[in-house]
Amino acid sequence: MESTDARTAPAVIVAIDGPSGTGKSSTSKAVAAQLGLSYLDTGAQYRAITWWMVNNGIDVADPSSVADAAGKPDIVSGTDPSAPGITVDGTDVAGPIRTQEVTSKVSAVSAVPEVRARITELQRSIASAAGQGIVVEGRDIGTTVLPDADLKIFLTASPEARAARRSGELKGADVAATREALIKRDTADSTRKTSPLAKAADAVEVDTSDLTLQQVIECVVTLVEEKRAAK
Ligand SMILES: Nc1ncnc2c1ncn2[C@@H]1O[C@H](COP(=O)(O)OP(=O)(O)O)[C@@H](O)[C@H]1O
Ligand SMILES: Nc1ccn([C@@H]2O[C@H](COP(=O)(O)OP(=O)(O)O)[C@@H](O)[C@H]2O)c(=O)n1
Repeated sequence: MESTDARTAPAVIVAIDGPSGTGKSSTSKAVAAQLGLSYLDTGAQYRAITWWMVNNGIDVADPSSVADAAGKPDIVSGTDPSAPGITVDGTDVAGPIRTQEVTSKVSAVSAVPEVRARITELQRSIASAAGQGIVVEGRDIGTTVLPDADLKIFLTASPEARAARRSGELKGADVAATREALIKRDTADSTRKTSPLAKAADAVEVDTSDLTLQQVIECVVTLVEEKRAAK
């Protein structure tokens, strides 16, 4: 299908949610780039606030300490899908937010309601400022952050497929250990009280276990084109 001209197409808001390793980031970036939309990685924002907590000696196991500090860091997210970038108090943290330490602590920080309120507000203001529209990826975008999104996608994949993808990225990390860590984080994210990882009732579920990344991208691009055509 011919892509609609990004300059004349109506703005479209796309929410892509799902657990770790289902392909949210790769798919969202590619779809946004292909359709001339902005892109927001909300997981990077939760990682950035976690990085700040760790760097500032906040005990992330103590929700009240995390809540008290939640308003302090200034997080700025880039929205260009080819070079998103993220800074905290002016420092580029794109690399440091991907460490094992941040990954193991992010679920505890992101479960704190004050953290979610702060980051959700930031996400809504970024989405409303995106002129051509935006692809926003995360865990609660379709359910809580942007419940009126034009299109909601919920990506899934088997734990085996997700662990194999992630351990490939981590240069051959043990697949079994990666699988256990993923399942632990999914469980924490799905069972927290505030805005858990969940599929919105009106989301389209796509199981990516046996699809190539290119197939997933094509599927989502087609769904966005259909929504745009109907606007
Ligand atoms: N359908 C797919 N098939 C194979 N590998 C994939 C697929 N989708 C994503 N990947 C790879 O899996 C890894 C995790 O994808 P990513 O987009 O970061 O997932 P998420 O954002 O959901 O955690 C990346 O290395 C990516 O290239
Ligand atoms: N909308 C979101 C996005 C991420 N998160 C939290 O941020 C963590 C990191 O998200 P991520 O998208 O970078 O995770 P990966 O895809 O790298 O596994 C998740 O495990 C959640 O704890 C969240 O709570 N809500």
